[in-house]
Amino acid sequence: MKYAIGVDLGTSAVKVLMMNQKGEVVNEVSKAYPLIQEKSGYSEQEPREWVEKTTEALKELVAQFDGDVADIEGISYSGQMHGLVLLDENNEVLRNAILWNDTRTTEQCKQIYDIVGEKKLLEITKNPALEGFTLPKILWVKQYEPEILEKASVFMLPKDYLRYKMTGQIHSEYSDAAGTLLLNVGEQEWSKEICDLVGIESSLCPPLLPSHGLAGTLTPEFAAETGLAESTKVFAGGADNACGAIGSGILQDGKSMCSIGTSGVVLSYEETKDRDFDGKVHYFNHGQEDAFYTMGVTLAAGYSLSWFKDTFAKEESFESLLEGLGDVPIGANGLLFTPYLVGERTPYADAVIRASFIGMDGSHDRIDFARAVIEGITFSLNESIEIFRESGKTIDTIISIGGGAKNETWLQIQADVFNAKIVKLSSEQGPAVGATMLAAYGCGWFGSLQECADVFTAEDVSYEPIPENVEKYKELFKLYKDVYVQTKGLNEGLKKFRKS
Ligand SMILES: Nc1ncnc2c1ncn2[C@@H]1O[C@H](COP(=O)(O)OP(=O)(O)O)[C@@H](O)[C@H]1O
Ligand SMILES: O=C(CO)[C@@H](O)[C@H](O)COP(=O)(O)O
Repeated sequence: MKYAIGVDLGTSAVKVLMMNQKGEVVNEVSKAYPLIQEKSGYSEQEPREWVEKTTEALKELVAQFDGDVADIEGISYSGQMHGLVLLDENNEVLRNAILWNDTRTTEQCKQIYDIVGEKKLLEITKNPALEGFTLPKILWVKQYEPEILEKASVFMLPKDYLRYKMTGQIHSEYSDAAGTLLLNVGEQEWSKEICDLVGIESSLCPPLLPSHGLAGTLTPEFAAETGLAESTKVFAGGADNACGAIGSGILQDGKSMCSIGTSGVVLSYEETKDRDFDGKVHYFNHGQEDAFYTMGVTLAAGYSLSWFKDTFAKEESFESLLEGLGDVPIGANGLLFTPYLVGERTPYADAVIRASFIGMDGSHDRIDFARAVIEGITFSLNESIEIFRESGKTIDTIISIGGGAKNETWLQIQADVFNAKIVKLSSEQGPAVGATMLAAYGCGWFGSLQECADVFTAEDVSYEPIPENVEKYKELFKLYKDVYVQTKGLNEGLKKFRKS
């Protein structure tokens, strides 16, 4: 029996997953790391920490494996998207990575529109200039830390840097490159035109592979440290949402997924590169060859719940925090939450907006707040679903993955708010499963990712929308949408009082 490993380099933790050729999970290990948030709007991590925690996790995975390590044939990756890692000419890290949920770059987004033009940017990259994407981060470093950009010889995305440390080879791949605003998404090549216009060297962009492309094998040092064989094949991998889609079997038109990790994503498969959403949702290359996906993003989805837990119930587990969630009536006894803890992306690209609890009452308990947080996150994701439906897409079944799919009541809330059937798979680790599938496909175990999905993914349970609940949520959703409108001006006024 042969084995493959998927490494999911998430925002809250790295998860390593081993599966066998029959698609059975053999073991999984997870190691957490923190966010560095020095100022309001800033979000960074140390790339060294990703490598250390992945090494520890793989070492543990191998130590617990009772087969022959030479049978672990392939490894691949799923990575948090957009994060900027800059390397000097000796391939040493020049500064902390600036992450996808860092919104310091509003000024640089405006510069991109002024220089490139909104229309051309959309034509080439299929996406608008958003604070979270990589190019605005490069321009921020150019403007505020010019001595660092001068020393940079290449930029990398988070999982690409990890792969480099494991193989000694520098690459990126299409699905993650799509989130940089430097890729010509339709042509699948770096856009020299955009590099020239914004004044960055195109040599900063790493060579590109397809997601299942072979990037190399493990370095002798990495193999020795983890106990893996040097001959283990390492495949490029994909953006976490592309991998989440692969791991959920979103490999054909008409399939949709909701992922609640640190961020929240509603994603839909696209067969072609030319559907027009006018930049309202992201349009990226899939990890499946020559395919695409569109998605809307809530910046602080699972993060809103983990912020709430860390602030008000630090010592407790999510299970204990959410005990009794299903006993609180729809609408959390009159409490509404908007999850704008770090600003928002879809449908409002707004770095200034912040979260609110509306309707606090002396009778509210902690569990009412927890229910309001969960409902607010779900309403926010529903705004992306609304965009898809308004564009003519039918969304009646959604695969739900990520940490948020661990709670049954939340899954029913998703069904009722989205007014769609929610399917939970046997593993909620969609991105890690997708990464493992890329290794399995890369190793030649299957003729296509779809054939692999038929073996590696299985439905566990499904949740149908309850008509009476759907009606109540429709009424609440209208109120929820009004909170953004009503609090936008207040947050602009409060901005100068934030941590800076
Ligand atoms: N038992 C649980 N019930 C509900 N939500 C949970 C539970 N465990 C974790 N979560 C949510 O899942 C999030 C982490 O999901 P995960 O997919 O691991 O994130 P990431 O890939 O961003 O690291 C947490 O922020 C938390 O909100
Ligand atoms: O910015 C995006 C997508 O555009 C995020 O979805 C990141 O890719 C981080 O994902 P998680 O850590 O929440 O899975």
